[in-house]
Amino acid sequence: MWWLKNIYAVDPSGSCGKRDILIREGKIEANAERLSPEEVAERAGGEPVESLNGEGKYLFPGFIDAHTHLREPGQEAKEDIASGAAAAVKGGFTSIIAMANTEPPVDSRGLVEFVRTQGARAGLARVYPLGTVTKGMRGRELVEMLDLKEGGAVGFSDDGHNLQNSEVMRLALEYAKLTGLPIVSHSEDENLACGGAMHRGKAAARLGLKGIPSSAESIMVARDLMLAAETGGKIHLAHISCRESVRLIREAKERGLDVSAEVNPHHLLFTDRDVDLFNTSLKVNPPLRSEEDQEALLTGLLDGTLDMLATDHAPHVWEEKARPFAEAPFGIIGLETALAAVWQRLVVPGKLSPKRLAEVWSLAPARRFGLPGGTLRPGSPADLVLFDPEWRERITSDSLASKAQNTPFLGQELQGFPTLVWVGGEPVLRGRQLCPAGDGVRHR
Ligand SMILES: NC(=O)N[C@@H](CC(=O)O)C(=O)O
Ligand SMILES: [Zn+2]
Repeated sequence: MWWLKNIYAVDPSGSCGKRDILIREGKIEANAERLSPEEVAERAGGEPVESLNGEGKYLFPGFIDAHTHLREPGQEAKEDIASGAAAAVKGGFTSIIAMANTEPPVDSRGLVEFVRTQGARAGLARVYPLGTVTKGMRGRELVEMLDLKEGGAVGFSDDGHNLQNSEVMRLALEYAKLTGLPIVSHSEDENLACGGAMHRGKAAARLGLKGIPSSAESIMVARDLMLAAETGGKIHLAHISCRESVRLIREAKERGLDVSAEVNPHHLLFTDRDVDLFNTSLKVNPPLRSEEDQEALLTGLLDGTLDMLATDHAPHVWEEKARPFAEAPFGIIGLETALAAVWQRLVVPGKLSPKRLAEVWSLAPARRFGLPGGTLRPGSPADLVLFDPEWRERITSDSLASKAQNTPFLGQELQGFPTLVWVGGEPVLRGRQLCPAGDGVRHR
């Protein structure tokens, strides 16, 4: 049993403040303002008690990342499920949702089960697969949604590609209702975006790069919202990057649509003005947009238009990212740096409260995808993060557990990291060292 004493607990499903917390048999046993040694001994029932002074630290429910690309099966040189899950717990994520754009794409029950099994075998973060929407991600024929759900899929997405055929999207929303799971949309008009390497604006003109207009996203957001309204289907909009999309989602929510949306930390922390030709780790899709877009995204995240933060962790091998900017693949890794960077640049300056942080990165994804977590209530699973706001770390190719290095923070020092992470009551990160379960059966 663990006894966390006098720790600042941030409970997005309740209140925040100094607490004593007990962890026992995989669950939160108690959460109280103060516990006496007698009470603790009684609760332990003879079990040894590991006590920890939480002074100066925060306790969060484990962070849940709704958008990670783990690349297994098929592209294990970029990342595999074990390396991605290791990166996750180093960054404070106790659960991650794995995107389905692997090779082959996760379009069958067997592949959904494979991803889950590999996740369980790694014994680190809980790994929840998405299935694709269409067979082979070819955009034509729908997958067997109920079958994939039985295999453990928590939603459906052809992310990486937009569903260009509106009738296929309409049918997907209609059929997904039978499963109760959301369709995760990568909303992008591929004709408008075609050949672009960054946001269409002054910065792109200056660098001589072809731009991707904001309308490439917002046109498809508008379409997806119309189809969600028509079908009553459940939709989650991935990586929202521009002002117009935020406005459309706000309106849709006012009309009561079953819509949720995410924003990625890089869209809150960088703009197209940060892009330079020699830093392909800032090449991402959708692209980093203007300052006005960035402002609208933060406003949207604070007023609830945007429900959650998600990394869109997109690992690539160095050789691909070493190509000229126009030819390098899109994607930024985020699992190991996102929390520290958001903490430093948004929480410390007071733009985002610790409670809102836990709402948008733990509670909201748990609720939307029907996952355990997002709370510090007694009885809930002990997926927890002890966060040290003073811990500093330089991000280097050696420090990263991810196989990839395509992060704009490479070489930089960040402050604010998890120093102890539990999944199901078992520590998976201690100090800053990983401690996987080994037996691989823990989070089945
Ligand atoms: N976001 C990206 O820039 N890349 C993602 C695809 C995606 O999420 O659209 C990838 O799979 O590499
Ligand atoms: Zn995408």
